[in-house]
Amino acid sequence: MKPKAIIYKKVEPSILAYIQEVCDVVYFEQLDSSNLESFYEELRDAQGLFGSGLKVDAALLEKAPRLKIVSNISVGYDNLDVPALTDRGVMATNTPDVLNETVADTMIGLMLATARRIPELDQLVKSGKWTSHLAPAQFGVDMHHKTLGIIGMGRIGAAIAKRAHFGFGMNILYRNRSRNEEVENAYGATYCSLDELCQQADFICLMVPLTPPTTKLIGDREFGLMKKTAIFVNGSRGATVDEDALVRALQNGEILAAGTDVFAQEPVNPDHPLLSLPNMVTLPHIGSATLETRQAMARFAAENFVLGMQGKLPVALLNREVFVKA
Ligand SMILES: NC(=O)C1=CN([C@@H]2O[C@H](COP(=O)(O)OP(=O)(O)OC[C@H]3O[C@@H](n4cnc5c(N)ncnc54)[C@H](OP(=O)(O)O)[C@@H]3O)[C@@H](O)[C@H]2O)C=CC1
Ligand SMILES: O=CC(=O)O
Repeated sequence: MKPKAIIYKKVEPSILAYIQEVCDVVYFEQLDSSNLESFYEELRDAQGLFGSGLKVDAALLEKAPRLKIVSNISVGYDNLDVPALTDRGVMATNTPDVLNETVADTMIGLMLATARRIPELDQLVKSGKWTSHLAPAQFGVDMHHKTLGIIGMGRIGAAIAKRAHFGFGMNILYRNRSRNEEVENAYGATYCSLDELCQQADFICLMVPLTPPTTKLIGDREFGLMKKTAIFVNGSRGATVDEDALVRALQNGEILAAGTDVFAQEPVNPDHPLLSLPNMVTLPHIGSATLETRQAMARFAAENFVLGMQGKLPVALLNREVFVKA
């Protein structure tokens, strides 16, 4: 008999078939209030969970006593309580690296869109209000040869630094908890404190994972340190920024403009005050959302999942130490 797996996200037929080769699959294209009870019912004897975004914590694990693996189709895993999974001997996996270049492209696009006011000027043309030459008050600012500060110089941060250095001739500052000498050698990046980065950068890009120390990492104090001409973009998770403080910083002219791909609550409430600010550019969490990259992520997550279901070590195992020792 095959082990039972739950897929709780819409996947391509090839991914479904690949998982079905080794598992009996219960397939929910999405979870909502109409099917949550039956999902919980199925969890009771499920050995694998495959999807993204579901909060998997001790309370959910209580409902899933036979679980062996949770495979996240994302690199960020703030939805997973890894210590709780580890305590129960459940493997947790994610999809690092395959999305680095695509997310970096998105963040460069978001910086350019914000600096050059592309969404606003697109609207000007489409609404028929482009009636004369633009006034200087409608001009954007240059990105090339400016200073970019990257907070979270990891896999994606480094791919952003590569583009900024080679493509735009930017000077790179970065903040991590530990130095990354590879990016210093490859892209001339300079390690500095968070405060120095906020004070010196023209463009600031946030790319940290969401953890307790990074929750509201950027707030009133940090916006207050930034240049009045600074452009701030967030590609990490919405909760890494104090969104109320961002509204204040944009309204009070503490920074010039901001762009974000992520919100503390997603999908964002249409009444959210950030959405009505002219100097704010928004995206609906599409950092990795190209056909090619989403396919690569789903394939990687499925490979992790199948290995785990077969009792083997998945490639991207977040709690690897425990299972290697065991
Ligand atoms: N918008 C989107 O669609 C996407 C968003 N993401 C988000 O991007 C995040 C980063 O992904 P990825 O680059 O693969 O992750 P990495 O783990 O490779 O990089 C994260 C970096 O953040 C640094 N960091 C962690 N904690 C802190 C802290 N407290 N202060 C400063 N720096 C810190 C780490 O360095 P050190 O350990 O030295 O501090 C590390 O260099 C994901 O966790 C996810 O949330 C990812 C993909 C798509
Ligand atoms: O937000 C996306 C991810 O892969 O993390």
